[in-house]
Amino acid sequence: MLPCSASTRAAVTGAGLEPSGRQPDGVPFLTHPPPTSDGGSAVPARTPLDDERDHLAASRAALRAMRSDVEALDISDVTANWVNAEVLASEIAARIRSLADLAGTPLFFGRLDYEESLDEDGESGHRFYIGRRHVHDASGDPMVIDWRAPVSQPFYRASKRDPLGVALRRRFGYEGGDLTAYEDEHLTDPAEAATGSALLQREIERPRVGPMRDIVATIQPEQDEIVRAGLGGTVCVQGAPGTGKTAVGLHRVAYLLYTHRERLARSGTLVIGPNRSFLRYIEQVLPALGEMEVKQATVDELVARVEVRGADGAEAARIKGDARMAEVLRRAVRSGVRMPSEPVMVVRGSRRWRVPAHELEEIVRELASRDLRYGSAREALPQRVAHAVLVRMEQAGEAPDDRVQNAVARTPAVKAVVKECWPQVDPAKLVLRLLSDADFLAEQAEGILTPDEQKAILWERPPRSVKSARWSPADAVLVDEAHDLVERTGSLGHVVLDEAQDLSPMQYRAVGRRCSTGSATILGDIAQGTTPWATESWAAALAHLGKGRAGEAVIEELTQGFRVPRDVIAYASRLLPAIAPELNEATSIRESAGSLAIGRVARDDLDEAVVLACRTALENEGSIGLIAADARVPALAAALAAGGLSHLAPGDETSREARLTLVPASLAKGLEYDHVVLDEPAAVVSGEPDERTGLRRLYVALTRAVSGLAVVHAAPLPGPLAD
Ligand SMILES: Nc1ncnc2c1ncn2[C@@H]1O[C@H](COP(=O)(O)OP(=O)(O)OP(=O)(O)O)[C@@H](O)[C@H]1O
Repeated sequence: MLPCSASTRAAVTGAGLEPSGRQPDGVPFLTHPPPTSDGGSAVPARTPLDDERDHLAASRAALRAMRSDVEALDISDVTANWVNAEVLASEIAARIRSLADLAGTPLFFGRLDYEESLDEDGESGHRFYIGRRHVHDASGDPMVIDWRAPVSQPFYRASKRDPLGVALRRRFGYEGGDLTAYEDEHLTDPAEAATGSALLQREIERPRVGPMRDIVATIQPEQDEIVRAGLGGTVCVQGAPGTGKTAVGLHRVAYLLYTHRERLARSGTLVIGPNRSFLRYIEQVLPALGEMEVKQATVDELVARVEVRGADGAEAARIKGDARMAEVLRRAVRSGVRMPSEPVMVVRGSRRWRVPAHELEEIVRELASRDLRYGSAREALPQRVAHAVLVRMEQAGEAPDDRVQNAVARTPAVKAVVKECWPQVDPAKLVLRLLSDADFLAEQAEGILTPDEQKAILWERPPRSVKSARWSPADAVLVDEAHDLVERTGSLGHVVLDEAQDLSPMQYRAVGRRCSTGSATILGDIAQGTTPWATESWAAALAHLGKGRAGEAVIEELTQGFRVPRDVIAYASRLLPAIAPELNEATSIRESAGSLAIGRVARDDLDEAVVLACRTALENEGSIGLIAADARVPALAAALAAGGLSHLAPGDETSREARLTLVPASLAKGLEYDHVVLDEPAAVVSGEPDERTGLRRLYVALTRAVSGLAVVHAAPLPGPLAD
């Protein structure tokens, strides 16, 4: 049972109520069937749940009224021109959309009764209903409070030890849009025994189908602290598989948008995930929380300034992703800066103005010494030279103004100085040269990369042009860095980076410059790092992100596992000493220990046995994930087809009809399935460039299961699992 500091008890008695749930520890939660339309002859006595349903109906009516009010707005008189009218109309349309009542979810999922103003019956005190959005009645009084409002916070944080003024916390169970149960905790009642929440337990245990859902009704205190952390600082979350990192990151964005709506509307927010199928899996969470405007991208998409058609070997990718490359690029970008060899002579009318070479040199040196982007310095140079000319004009008794300075800056003579001393840099061409021209690379990487490292990143056959080059993902990050050295990358207000452990230092820098004036939420698990350059420490990752200064970021840990059942996580955790010895085994707060089956078959029977395991898994409710080494996927796809089982690809939405997904191990990260069939663990390990990475990939695959895991293998199990 989920540890819960407050006690839980079913507080309702009366006709018509059915104790329909009995959790394994015996805690009942009370349910009431939804009202039927045909009525029936025996009218049951009213129950507290009936009152709650009335409040739900009244809240729905109030929301409809709020929507009608907006729909009825006539803007024809208030807008001065058509542009304003269009902007206002689109804002109104968005507002109307946001006021839609989602039939499948109730408007509220909880209630708080504050202590001070409770009346004698404890029934009608200072009471707030907590829901996904704010709803008010005709006189403006709140009927439902947005879960992100400060007044809602005690719903997530109050405990018996610290009730935060809350006398009663009520959680509602619901089916579709109907309230079907409730569960009370009397936080200030010393007689009430401490126990767990059966509704929360039911939510965690429910079979998974379809995309990821929000957890707004059941956010836990340790998660809530992260969700509501201020916008000013960066939060980095280490958490074992299934501890809710992704869920927390997404709810944090929703919270920040609510709390700093205008600021973030201007600066923007972004969620970064490991691949498109993961992003498809999570894409409905924020819209369900009423947030439609958050962008999502992979790191590769962020830096897509060149077309990626190639791939690096592990060693080349590791070097290209190393933070030392930033210095190599910095030098390379500035390598074309030259000191002027001649004075500049500007002709205006009948007069000639001369600035000597040594003075030009002083200007160039001064610009080079400043912390300016290369492009900004290049723009400043002609103005500085023109200024030197203007000083001379003034000394000669003229009174030139700004227009004269601009005109001088545009003269061919000054332009020639700029061309000679501060040539234009095309970032992609520069990186192309760096990776093609051994002498140029040697010059820029002198004292930074060893000769062997330089050799490892040079292209064997240099491409002719930026277009024809077979850029790798790591090359694209280099081009992005070079681009930023020339021209500052715009910063967003907040960035959420999920599965952050896999990024190279150069990728962290690419993400960091996109939130250089904003903040970030960094989510990950060191044990799930499956790139050869995966980070070993969050402090190092934060430093690469540019958030490593004292007080700029906090590192938090999530410890309660909501996904993986006890027996399965214990099995997967056997790998921890080999893959992340400093991390503790994850805990599981799921009631069921989960089913774990491990079967060995002859090599020739493997595919058939896997298909059979999928068939068996399909006898259960919920989604099924068949996870296999990438190289095994085509054979298994054929075996499934031969066995008459259709399957989906990761990111395709599962439904009650299509529940089996064939998942290459490389795409399993972040996803979850009720039942996982894992094909040949040894192949998952050997599919990676080194053993530790392979075992980490296996750890990811083993921790995708919500209810059960079946491992089918022909080869011996990898080391720690064989014991
Ligand atoms: N407070 C909660 N209440 C109910 N369900 C929760 C809660 N927190 C997390 N979950 C559920 O647990 C599952 C795992 O969550 P999530 O995917 O966010 O974990 P994660 O830490 O990102 O996992 P991984 O490391 O594998 O990427 C999801 O189904 C999520 O909805």
